[in-house]
Amino acid sequence: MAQSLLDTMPAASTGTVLVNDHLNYWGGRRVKPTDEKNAEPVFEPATGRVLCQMVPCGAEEVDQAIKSAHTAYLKWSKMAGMERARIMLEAARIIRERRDNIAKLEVINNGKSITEAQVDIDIAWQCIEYYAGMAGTLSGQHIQLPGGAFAYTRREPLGVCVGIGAWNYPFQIAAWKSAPALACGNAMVFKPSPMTPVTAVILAEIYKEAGVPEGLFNVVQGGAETGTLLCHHPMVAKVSFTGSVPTGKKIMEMSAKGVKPVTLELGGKSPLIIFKDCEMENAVRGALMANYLSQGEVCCNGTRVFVQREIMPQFLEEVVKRTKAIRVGDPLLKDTLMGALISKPHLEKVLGFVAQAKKEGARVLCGGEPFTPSDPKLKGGYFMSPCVLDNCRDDMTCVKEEIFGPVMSVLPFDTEEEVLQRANNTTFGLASGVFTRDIGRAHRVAENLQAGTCFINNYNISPVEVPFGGYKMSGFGRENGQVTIEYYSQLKTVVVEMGDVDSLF
Ligand SMILES: NC(=O)C1=CN([C@@H]2O[C@H](COP(=O)(O)OP(=O)(O)OC[C@H]3O[C@@H](n4cnc5c(N)ncnc54)[C@H](O)[C@@H]3O)[C@@H](O)[C@H]2O)C=CC1
Ligand SMILES: C[N+](C)(C)CCCC(=O)O
Repeated sequence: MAQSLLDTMPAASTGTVLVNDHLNYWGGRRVKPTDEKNAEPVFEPATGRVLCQMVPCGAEEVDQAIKSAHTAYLKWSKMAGMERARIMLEAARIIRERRDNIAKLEVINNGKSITEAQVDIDIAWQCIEYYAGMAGTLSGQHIQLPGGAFAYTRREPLGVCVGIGAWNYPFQIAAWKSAPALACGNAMVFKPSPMTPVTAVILAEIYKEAGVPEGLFNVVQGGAETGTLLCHHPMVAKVSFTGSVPTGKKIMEMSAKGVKPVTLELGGKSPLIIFKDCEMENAVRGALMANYLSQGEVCCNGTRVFVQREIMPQFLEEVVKRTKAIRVGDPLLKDTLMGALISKPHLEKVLGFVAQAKKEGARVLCGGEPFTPSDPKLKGGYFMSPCVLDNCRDDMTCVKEEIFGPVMSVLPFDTEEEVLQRANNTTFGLASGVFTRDIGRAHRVAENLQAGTCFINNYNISPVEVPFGGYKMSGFGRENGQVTIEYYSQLKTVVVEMGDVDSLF
C-alpha cells in the first residue's frame, strides 16, 4: 500500500497529497486503528492543509505491537550476524533506490526543503549500511585465569527496544535508532511524533521487504499517552528517546520503575565560537549551517554565536547579507533553501522568542517575521524569515533557552578564557563549535567545552561513523559510531572452571 503512496510521489506537489493508508505497523503489515474517535489531524506545514489523521494507539494495540516484536526478536536474535547484515544491507539499498520519493513525503509532512530531506534520507540508509557492517563483528573477550580456567564475554541483545522520535528528522531518527538495535539482534517498536507519523511506516515496510522477520520493526502512533504505555510495558527492555528535556526526564522516571536503560537525545543551546584568526568565509558558512538547517529546528544547532569583538562588524555584515538571501518558500522546489516550521503554535512560539528578545534589548538585524510566500497555495503555511539578533547578552531569554527556530543570537567576546566560561555557562551540553586557524587553540577549546560534540572549522555535519550525544541535561548515551553497539546490547560473562571446585565450606 505504502509502495503505491511512494509511487505517486514523482507527480506530487505541495498541497496535493492526502495520506489515507493506515499508519500503524506490526506483525509485518499496516494495521487499522481500533478507536478512530481519538483521531487528530496532521498538517502539511507548507500549506496548513490537513494531510492525514493520526489515531493514537491504546494499551491493547501497544501490547500487540510489543508482543509481535518479541516474537520476531526470538528469531532475529538467533540468526547469524552476517545474515542480519545481509538483510539490513538490502534495506539500505531499497531506501537508496527510493530516496527521492521518501524525501518528498518527508517534506510534505515536515516542511523542510527537499534538498535537506534528500540528505536526511541518505544519512538514514548510510546508518543502516554502517550498522549492517557491524552486525557480523559483535564479539567478546577471552580472559585467562589460573589453573587453565578462563572466562569469556558475549555481547547479547537486550530484547524489545522502544524508540520514541521527534518531528524534526522523522525518517532519520527512526533509522538512527533501529539500525544499531537491529544489528545487535534486538527488535524495535517505534513511536514517531504525532506531528510526523507518515515516513516511519515506510521504513517498517522496507525492512519487511528486505527480509526481516514479521514484527521486527513496528510502528505505533500516538503522543504522550502512547509513549507512556510503551515505557511502562514489562516486555520492553530499553527506551531510546529524542526530544525535549522535560519529556526526557519523564521517560527516565518511567524507565526507572522497570530498571530499563535509556538513551536520551535532548535539547541544546550550543555555542559556536569564532576567533578573529578564523577563515571568515568558512566561519560565516559555518554559522549558517549551525542555525538554519531544518528551519532551525535542530537540537545540536549552534545558536549562541560568540564572535571576537575585532571581527564583529565584518562578520555581522556577511552573515546578515547571506541570511537575507535565503530563499524561503515551497519546500518541494529545488531552489528553496528554507521551508515551513512544523506547526502554527510552534511558529508563534518562535516569533514570541524574537519579540521577547527585542523587549530585553536585542536588535533584530534581519528577519524574525512571519512570511507569506507569493504562491497563493502557501498562504496558510507556517513560514518565517530567518533572523539574526545582535546586542545580545548572556542573561537574555533568547540566549538561554532553546528556540528551535531560525534565530541566531550573536554575542561579542574578548578572550579565550572568558568565552569558554560563558560558553559552558548553560545546563545543556549537546554540541559546540570553534573557528580558528590556530590548531593549538582549536584543540584546547575542544577539550574545555562541556559538550558531547565539538566541531572544529565546520558545524552540523553528521557522518554516521561518528558518535552523537549530549553532556549535562542534553542527555546521555550515544547514537551512531561503534560505541552505540554498547547501548543496544548487554555483556554476559561466562566463567569456566577446568579443575576441581575449591570450596570454602
Ligand atoms: N532534541 C531534539 O531533537 C528535539 C527537541 N525538541 C524541543 O522540544 C520542544 C517541544 O517539542 P515536542 O515535539 O513537543 O517534544 P517532546 O519532547 O514533547 O516530544 C518528543 C516525543 O516524545 C513523545 N512524548 C511526549 N510526552 C511523552 C511522555 N510523557 N511519555 C512518552 N513519550 C512522550 C512525543 O509524542 C514525541 O514522540 C521543541 O519546541 C523543542 O524545543 C523537540 C523535538 C526534538
Ligand atoms: C542531522 N543533524 C546532525 C543536523 C541533526 C541531528 C540531530 C537532531 O535530531 O536534531
